[in-house]
Amino acid sequence: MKIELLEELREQNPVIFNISNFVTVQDVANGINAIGASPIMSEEVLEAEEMVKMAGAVCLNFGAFTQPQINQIRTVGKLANEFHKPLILDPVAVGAVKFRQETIFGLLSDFHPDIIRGNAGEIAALAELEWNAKGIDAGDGTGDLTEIAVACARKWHCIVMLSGTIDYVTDGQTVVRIENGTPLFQLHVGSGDMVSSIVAAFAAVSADNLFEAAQTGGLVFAATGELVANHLLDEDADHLRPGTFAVELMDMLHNVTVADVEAVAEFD
Ligand SMILES: Nc1ncnc2c1ncn2[C@@H]1O[C@H](COP(=O)(O)OP(=O)(O)O)[C@@H](O)[C@H]1O
Ligand SMILES: Cc1ncsc1CCOP(=O)(O)O
Ligand SMILES: [Mg+2]
Repeated sequence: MKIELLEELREQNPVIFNISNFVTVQDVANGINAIGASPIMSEEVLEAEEMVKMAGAVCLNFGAFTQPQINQIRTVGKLANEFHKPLILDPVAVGAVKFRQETIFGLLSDFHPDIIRGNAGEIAALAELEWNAKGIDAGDGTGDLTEIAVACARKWHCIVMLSGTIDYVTDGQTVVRIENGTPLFQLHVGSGDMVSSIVAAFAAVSADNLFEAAQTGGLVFAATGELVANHLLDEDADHLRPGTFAVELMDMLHNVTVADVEAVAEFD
């Protein structure tokens, strides 16, 4: 794990091109900005090539796409591969909605993601393993999460981050478990979308080691949330405050240091 990538990210301030969703676009843009990268969003296929060329990494989020957008997403994915830009995929609700499943499986034959980040329901669906996904949430199942993450990585020949209480990051051979985080993340819609785009920001400054980028991005985000939650629960242990959490998470993404992350980091 190379937590110092956080400093490289802030020095380089890479452009991160996102196909986002209308629900969480502001969180994603501000999360990327706060951590020290530079977000740009677009829904226009005619500017896809310029966008991909200027970007250090590309994040495709499937939160709320429409039929006409699929062509743009396909074009962006192919361009990212062509120009060797790290491509991160967030397959929102792919385990819960058939249309998404058909669309995403189709697109995966047109381009190759370098990193897939999703919750258990999403990663199990892409691995074609049994799980009861629930809307945008992980849902429930009895499968082994390590095995599900590894199966997905092997099936799509990429790095997978299966997030949740524990984040499992794997290249299909080695599995790193990140134990940081807070249940408050689940009370803020957009936490998953933010971590996917922040992983993309780390990928932009670690293109030669995307496994490390995914681990570090996941750890920095989870540890930052944990630091915020610790501070909020110190103030009032009896009340969870998801609104305050979201605001303070943005502040802390901007201010968190390598030493802060190191002080709480728990992974193996
Ligand atoms: N119960 C939890 N405890 C600690 N961290 C969590 C918990 N649930 C989610 N997270 C963290 O929240 C972030 C978003 O993950 P997740 O909730 O799985 O994504 P999504 O919003 O796409 O379902 C990740 O950084 C993950 O580590
Ligand atoms: C509520 C909702 N509906 C479509 S996309 C979306 C946001 C999903 O965000 P996340 O996966 O980060 O919780
Ligand atoms: Mg999600």
